[in-house]
Amino acid sequence: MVVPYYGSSAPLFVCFRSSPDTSVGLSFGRPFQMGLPGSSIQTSTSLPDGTTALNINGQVVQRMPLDVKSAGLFYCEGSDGQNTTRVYSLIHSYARLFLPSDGPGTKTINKGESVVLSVATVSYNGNSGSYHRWARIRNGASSYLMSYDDQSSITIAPSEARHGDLYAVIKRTVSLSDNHFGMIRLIVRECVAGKWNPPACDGVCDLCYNGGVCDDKTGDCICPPGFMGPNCLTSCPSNSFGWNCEFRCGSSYLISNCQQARFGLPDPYGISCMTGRSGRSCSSYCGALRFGAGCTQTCHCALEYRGCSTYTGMCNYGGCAAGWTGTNCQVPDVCPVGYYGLNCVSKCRCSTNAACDRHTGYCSVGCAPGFTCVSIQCASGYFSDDCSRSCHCLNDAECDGLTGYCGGSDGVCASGFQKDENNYCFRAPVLSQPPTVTVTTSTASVSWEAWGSNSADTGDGPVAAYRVYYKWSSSWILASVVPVTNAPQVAYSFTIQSLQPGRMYWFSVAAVRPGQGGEGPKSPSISSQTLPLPPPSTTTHQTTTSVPSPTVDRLTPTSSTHSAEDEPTNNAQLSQVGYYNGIIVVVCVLVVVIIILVALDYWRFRNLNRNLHIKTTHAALEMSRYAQEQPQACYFNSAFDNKEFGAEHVSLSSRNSLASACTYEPVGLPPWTKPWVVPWSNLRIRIKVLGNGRFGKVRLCEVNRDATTSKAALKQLDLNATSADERQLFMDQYQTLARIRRHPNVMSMLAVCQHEDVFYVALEYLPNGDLLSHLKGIHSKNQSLPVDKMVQFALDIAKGMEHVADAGVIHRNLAAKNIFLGANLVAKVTGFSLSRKRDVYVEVSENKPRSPRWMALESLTIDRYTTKSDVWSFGVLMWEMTTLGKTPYAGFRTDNIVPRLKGGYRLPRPSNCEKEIYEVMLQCWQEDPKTRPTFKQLVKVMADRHTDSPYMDMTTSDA
Ligand SMILES: Nc1ncnc2c1ncn2[C@@H]1O[C@H](COP(=O)(O)OP(=O)(O)OP(=O)(O)O)[C@@H](O)[C@H]1O
Repeated sequence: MVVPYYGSSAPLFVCFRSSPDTSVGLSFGRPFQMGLPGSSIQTSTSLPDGTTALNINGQVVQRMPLDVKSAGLFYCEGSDGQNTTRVYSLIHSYARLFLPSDGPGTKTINKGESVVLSVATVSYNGNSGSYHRWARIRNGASSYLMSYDDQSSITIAPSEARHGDLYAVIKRTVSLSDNHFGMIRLIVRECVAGKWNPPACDGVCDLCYNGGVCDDKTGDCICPPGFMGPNCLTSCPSNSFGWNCEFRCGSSYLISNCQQARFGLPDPYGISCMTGRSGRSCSSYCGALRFGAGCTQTCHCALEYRGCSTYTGMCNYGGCAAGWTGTNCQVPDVCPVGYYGLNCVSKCRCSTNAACDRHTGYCSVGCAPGFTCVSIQCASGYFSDDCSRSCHCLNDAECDGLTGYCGGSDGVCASGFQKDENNYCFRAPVLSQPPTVTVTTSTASVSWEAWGSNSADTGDGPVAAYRVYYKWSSSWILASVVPVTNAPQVAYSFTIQSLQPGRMYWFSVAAVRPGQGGEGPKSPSISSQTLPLPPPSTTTHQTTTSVPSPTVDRLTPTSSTHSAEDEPTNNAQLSQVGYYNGIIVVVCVLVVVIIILVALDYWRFRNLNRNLHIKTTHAALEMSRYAQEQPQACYFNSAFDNKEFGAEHVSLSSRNSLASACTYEPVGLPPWTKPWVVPWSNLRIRIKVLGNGRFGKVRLCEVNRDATTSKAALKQLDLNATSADERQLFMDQYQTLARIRRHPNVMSMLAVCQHEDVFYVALEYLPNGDLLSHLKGIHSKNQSLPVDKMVQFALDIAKGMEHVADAGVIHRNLAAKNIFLGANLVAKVTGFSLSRKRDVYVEVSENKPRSPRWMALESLTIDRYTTKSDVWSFGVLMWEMTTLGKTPYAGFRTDNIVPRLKGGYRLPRPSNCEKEIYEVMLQCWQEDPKTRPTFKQLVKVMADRHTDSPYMDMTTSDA
């Protein structure tokens, strides 16, 4: 890739080695001599004198002199010894009087097409271009095309168009030996549009989106700078480019500004601007409804007046215009003839060039001669040549007839199935039968039938290998991986060596399909004891008849098979009995321990409620002293009826004792607790444990405040048993909650109290648990969440978060698990343990607490958190709701999330999710935080949707 500059700075020529060719050797030069003998332009084919080669950040940079010698056509060539790729760049002299009028200097056409070449006149030193004369430089030989004299725009007929021709425009009064000419390089694909593989040109190109060009030699797409992927469907993060968007522009990078650089890519792509820019110097912005490299692409948005991102083509607001789908609305509802699938990137070759089925690729008219295609219409739910394979798509949607891809459910698999690298939804293959085993003293020959031989075998092939396991204790050992060759066998075997004589072994085999998660469960196991060593012949009391006569012992599975997880022992039956006895003893001991623990726990909490009478503890003495010295430390002063409430705890009547009941030293309560402090006697702790939190059990309790009694969830922190850091963490989140103050959609704090070195926080009791469990509960009952209910939840949460944001708090952990449901399933935001009171928070801690699957891109990459990063998490939370509690990016390892997000990937639209709702999610996942909606806007959107507004308008976006 070449990025040249010209003008006031020395031309800079950078060649980036994009993956996978990061280690190819590079060479630079000019393809042919440009100037004529005696001209001011050097006639050599090497780089101009005075060029310096620099190695900056591993990239080779050629700095050419700021001189007319540096004008012309240059190349950079990468070679690994076998394959060579060349990219070209044009560098115009600063003295040029003409420049290409509509781009940075190349024109690509298909075989059989004509092309229009245009130049604009520019001035230099008071001279301006006029009296045009066109010259064609073919393989270094120039000829003047005088019939085009004085034309700024010429049309080259197909018969004249030759790949690699360089057209130069000079002022008639000067010649090519001067440096005043402008240049355009012509690139002619060797096949007609959409085809590759010259000269036959019988290959169908991959469908290239967003301005990508099909390579006529390979059929692959060459993507414009700013897009990547096999079909150029993925937009790069802003200001990045390269095969995998791996290079960036910016002040600390080699290229300081992507928007003014010109990028050369291999032919037939040529030279272009970065996406979002156009013009010969790549400094013009795209006009309305245009985007992409050179602004050649058209936006297809429902709200046309809102336009789309000039970089990505994604609609600024609202969804796609009718007839278009895809992340940036470039995928047509009706695929071009010859393509099918979700993004129309699968190919079909039907006879008479007919279109095939959008989802399955089925050619109703049969296949084109010489091509295979989906020519059988499988019954719904099946695919493959003989319709023998099942689709496994969500809601039994249609799948691709060749690959099984769930096109009808946007790629979403049925529950219990996972995707392989071809996006086929599969369950790992299961061998239903145990292997058979033949043993000697030290070997075991394990044999099994191929997966699928038995009708009880389940799961999905193809099986690529079998893994043979054995064990003599509880852990399985992998003995071998037996690959399945091109000609699969009906049965397999493997001999395990070096076994111990006379030892009981268990054997099992697992079938493995290619890719991650492809290994099926182990088959039922079979046990077999290796033969004992024959007694030494010198032993006098040995009798040959006492030794089993055969040297091998063949076992039948029926007599000794086990589930693969059966626990073996070292020896035979007797020791197994001992083993099971052992288990029984261990279980009994465990049961007794559990009973004792439960009893202790019960006893402790009964005492907790009673032992306030006993004022002899150190803490109690401390407390009394503190109360005398600082009676004002008890912040609570409202009346309470200790007979009706708290009678179980203690009888208190004096102010001092009231004070002492609610305030304990030496730790003391921080000032922020002041409005919430209640005396200990105002809490009635119930035995019922609501759940287990990070700091211990959360118990049901009743709080008496202001003459009202409320149910509460009581969280507690043992101040002596926790570290300073943990105490801080616990306190911080409730201090944050105190700061946020009450809102119907934020879990409220009812009271705090300290008693016997335990700090208690009573929270509003929310009887319906957390939202994640609620969603999973719906899923487990095979029910669905009505859209209105989902929108109601989203509205509640958005309102709560609007309030949180208004209080200046960044939540940092917004997820369904941190939403609790009150009476009537009102959703309330909670889980403020990571929250911060700042406009922008940059995490500096080494041990960052993280939920990466919910985090915004900038939080993941530069640890930056804002309310807009909470908005991203809100989008993920909406996705959790529409999937009924699925784990986001479940198919990715955590460390793969960032690269995928950077590459433009976003959680897919769940099949049952309305387009408008998904659009809201996509808005929340905009890479640029400024373009994400605010919570205020989200409240409006949800409220509108809730009252059945016809579409979700997300009016203005703030900065
Ligand atoms: N307000 C409440 N109403 C009812 N049950 C609750 C409430 N708060 C907590 N619980 C129960 O206690 C369990 C643990 O609570 P929670 O998840 O808040 O603890 P945690 O892990 O300490 O959270 P955090 O670190 O966010 O404070 C919950 O799963 C739930 O069952």
